[in-house]
Amino acid sequence: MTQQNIQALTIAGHDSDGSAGMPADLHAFFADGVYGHGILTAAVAGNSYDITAQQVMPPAFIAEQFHQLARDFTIGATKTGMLANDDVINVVANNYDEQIFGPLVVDPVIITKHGAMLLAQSAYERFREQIIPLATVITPNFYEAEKLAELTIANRLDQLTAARQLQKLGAQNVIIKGAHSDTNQDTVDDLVLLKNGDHFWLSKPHIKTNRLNGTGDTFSAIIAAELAKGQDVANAVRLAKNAVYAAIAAPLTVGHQFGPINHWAAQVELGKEAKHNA
Ligand SMILES: Nc1ncnc2c1ncn2[C@@H]1O[C@H](COP(=O)(O)OP(=O)(O)O)[C@@H](O)[C@H]1O
Ligand SMILES: Cc1ncc(COP(=O)(O)OP(=O)(O)O)c(N)n1
Repeated sequence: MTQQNIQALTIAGHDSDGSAGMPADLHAFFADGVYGHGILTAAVAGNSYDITAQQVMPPAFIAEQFHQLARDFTIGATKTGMLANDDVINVVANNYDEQIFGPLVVDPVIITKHGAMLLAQSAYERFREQIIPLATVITPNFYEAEKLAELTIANRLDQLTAARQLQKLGAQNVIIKGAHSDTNQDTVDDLVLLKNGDHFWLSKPHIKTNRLNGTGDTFSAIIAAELAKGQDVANAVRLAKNAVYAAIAAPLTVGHQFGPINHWAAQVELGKEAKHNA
């Protein structure tokens, strides 16, 4: 029997420590039963303590990766991660085509948990103009939402106002993740604003741990994987939230400081959900 091979694509940077960026996206695609392709935008040198160096890929090389994938594969959905600077944003915006690469989940990677800046501040405007309008779903954390919406977020109402602002900039569905709002919080409340204007909150207990590297990447990659399978946005986000929670709750002892999350635990959770929904 031939298996139906659903495919998704990540356009992202490689992180040498394996916890975040493209490695996390590909782990997440695998955990969700989707075959993963990757267009490399950049690479960072780092470990669980720090990121010490970055290299951005030449735009022509990024364009060539798009051309080669487009010639061969049937891709159901795509996500973006580290886009680094104006040149990368430009080449991604010029080469992404929804007809070929499916709906786009934009994870606006700006700063890592170690404090490394992965998007130049000078590129925020181009990101707003060229990337946000392509987004079927955008998944900023608090910090990223504040920067892109140019607002301060102090409470749930501000979170909703920022989400509406991102919709005005052209993103269809907006999720503003709540993990950074208050480190003493009991729950992590993510806001989901759908394209029809409805909104709801997804809430889970706040887990106190440093082993959170790759949460945002994994969350957005699972949303993309689920869209590739034909799932609607609201269900894709619910599944991603549950899977990331399971991956944080079962920590791995890899690295000494900002460790990775556990994609095997995410895989088990996604398997349970798939069985339940079958
Ligand atoms: N400490 C935590 N406890 C529970 N859930 C968390 C925690 N940190 C992040 N999450 C969840 O992980 C997902 C990714 O969010 P987040 O870590 O904010 O992304 P980013 O890596 O972009 O900052 C969200 O659903 C968020 O609610
Ligand atoms: C290449 C690369 N891309 C993204 C990240 C993100 O880092 P971090 O914020 O720590 O992780 P997420 O939880 O947002 O996935 C990275 N470190 N490297």
